[in-house]
Amino acid sequence: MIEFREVSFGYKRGKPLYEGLNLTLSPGSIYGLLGPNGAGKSTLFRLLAGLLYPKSGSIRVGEYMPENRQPAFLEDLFLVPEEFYLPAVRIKQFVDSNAPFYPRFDRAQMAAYIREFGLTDNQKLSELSYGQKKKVLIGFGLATNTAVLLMDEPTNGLDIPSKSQFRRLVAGAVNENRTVVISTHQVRDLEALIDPIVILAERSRSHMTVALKATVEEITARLWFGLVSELDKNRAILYSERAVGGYAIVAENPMGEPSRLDLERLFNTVQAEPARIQQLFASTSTLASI
Ligand SMILES: Nc1ncnc2c1ncn2[C@@H]1O[C@H](COP(=O)(O)OP(=O)(O)OP(=O)(O)O)[C@@H](O)[C@H]1O
Repeated sequence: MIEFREVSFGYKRGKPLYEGLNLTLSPGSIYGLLGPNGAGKSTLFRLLAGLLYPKSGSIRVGEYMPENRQPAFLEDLFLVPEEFYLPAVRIKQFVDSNAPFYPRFDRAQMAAYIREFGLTDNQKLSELSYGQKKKVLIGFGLATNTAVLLMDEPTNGLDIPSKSQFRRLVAGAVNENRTVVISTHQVRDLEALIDPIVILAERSRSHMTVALKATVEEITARLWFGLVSELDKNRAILYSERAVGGYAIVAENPMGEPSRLDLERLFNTVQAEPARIQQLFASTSTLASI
């Protein structure tokens, strides 16, 4: 279980990024972390990995506090960062030198990922493209079998076939003991993979908050996504945009009408109406206390 309790953090004095942030994440799921540029997704990952410390409040990952950076904690969490540096060594050497830090690292699993991504052990990391390097890191992260796997914008730089490969590999590497959190702007790439969805939005001009944390089922129970020819004033429409033949809307769903979640429109709705979204989801059991 991952728990942020009343966490405050800011890089600069007097300019908080988070204030009193609460968020609980349970094992067995692939969470999607969405938020506008600068919302603090990478910062949240760095706090979770113990690379930054909260100014106040507490963060717990299982029985550990990341800021203590205990070896038993560090060997059970892996972060695939958005920007990274890899040494000029062959893939095999990279695996040989880093795998020992992760007791559950599975070499056969890593070898299968390398093969699947069309790479070979003998290739030098410095001679790979950005997307190929990213594949090595993603494969390594999956093969660590850590209890917590954080991936910051993992599909950036991946070509189209690799994105579906990525979805398949991640889906195959999650189990009831593992918590995977993926931050992304590429919602179309990951629509079929991430559930629950966590969305950060600006609460007031001063800081960011978790405006939504809900499963896809909870979202479609409360919101209706669809196309209408006209904007009906009797319907509680939270978001609309022009589309071929009318409007694509996101509306409140008091009758629980079925519809298909559109993550991009959900994201826009949450940014436009964070307070209403918080109210609408206030009764879900998985609500992030805000
Ligand atoms: N090392 C740093 N020093 C000072 N401010 C920083 C630092 N890193 C990030 N910030 C600021 O903190 C805020 C959150 O940054 P962060 O990178 O966590 O956002 P993000 O949600 O990951 O953004 P993006 O979607 O653009 O990747 C931004 O306003 C950013 O300018």
